[in-house]
Amino acid sequence: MNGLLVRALRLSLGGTAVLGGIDASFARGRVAAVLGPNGAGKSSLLACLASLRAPDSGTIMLDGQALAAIDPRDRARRIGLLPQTADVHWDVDVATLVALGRYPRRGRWGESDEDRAAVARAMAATDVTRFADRRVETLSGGERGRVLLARVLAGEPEWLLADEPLASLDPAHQLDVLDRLRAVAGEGAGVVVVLHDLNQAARVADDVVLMRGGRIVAAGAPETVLTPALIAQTYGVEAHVGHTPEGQRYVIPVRRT
Ligand SMILES: Nc1ncnc2c1ncn2[C@@H]1O[C@H](COP(=O)(O)OP(=O)(O)OP(=O)(O)O)[C@@H](O)[C@H]1O
Repeated sequence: MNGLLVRALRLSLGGTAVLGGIDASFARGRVAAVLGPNGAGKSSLLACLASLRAPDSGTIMLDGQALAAIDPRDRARRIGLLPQTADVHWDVDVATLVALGRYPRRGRWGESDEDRAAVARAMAATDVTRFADRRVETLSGGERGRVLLARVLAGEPEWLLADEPLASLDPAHQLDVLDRLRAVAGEGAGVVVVLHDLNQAARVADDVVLMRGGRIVAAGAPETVLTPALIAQTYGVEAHVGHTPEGQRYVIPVRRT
């Protein structure tokens, strides 16, 4: 079966159950937002989906094939991960770092015109072209975050897993990145994005997965999942949910329950 399918996934770290039996499915051409309080297990789930962590038990199937059995280079071509931290402990310029994201797709003869075009597109989409010659460590936190997103986009993965890609971004660049995620899904890739901002999730997601304590509380369309009752159950906050005149759902946390 096509898609990224997770069944009975369990993961313990340092003796603590971090994922307590996750069942979820993600589809190409859709944006899924994974939400939940700090420590819910969102990043751990993404790390398992990216094969960075091996679960204790359970299965992850990618288009009918066990993820763990896929050749690492093929996996790197198919799955791109934007990790949570925007740290780059490496003296490298922006263009070089972004081009590295293309590496899994490069043929044996080195960089092609198509590779260069994909890198240029990724840099334009994240508004970092003008930083091409800058050392990455001289960028601001938000600029660096955009460069790291460009690196993943340059690889044009079939699956884009992004862990809090809006962290440190100003509102204009947040909208750019959300539009980009939608465009990537529109081009046929599957997008799984961890977010903290419920409004941005409502804006971008086809599907929302709410997590708490290493388990899934609810999953489904934003209208069915981003409700005051489920938000209270997941985050322990009372929220006001409404719609803008344009019909966009908004969620304002009002107080702790
Ligand atoms: N190496 C480790 N040893 C012990 N516990 C760990 C380890 N790594 C993560 N954890 C714990 O696993 C739980 C899930 O962490 P994870 O990073 O997946 O949460 P998250 O939902 O992404 O949180 P946040 O919103 O804060 O980024 C947390 O309680 C965390 O403290």
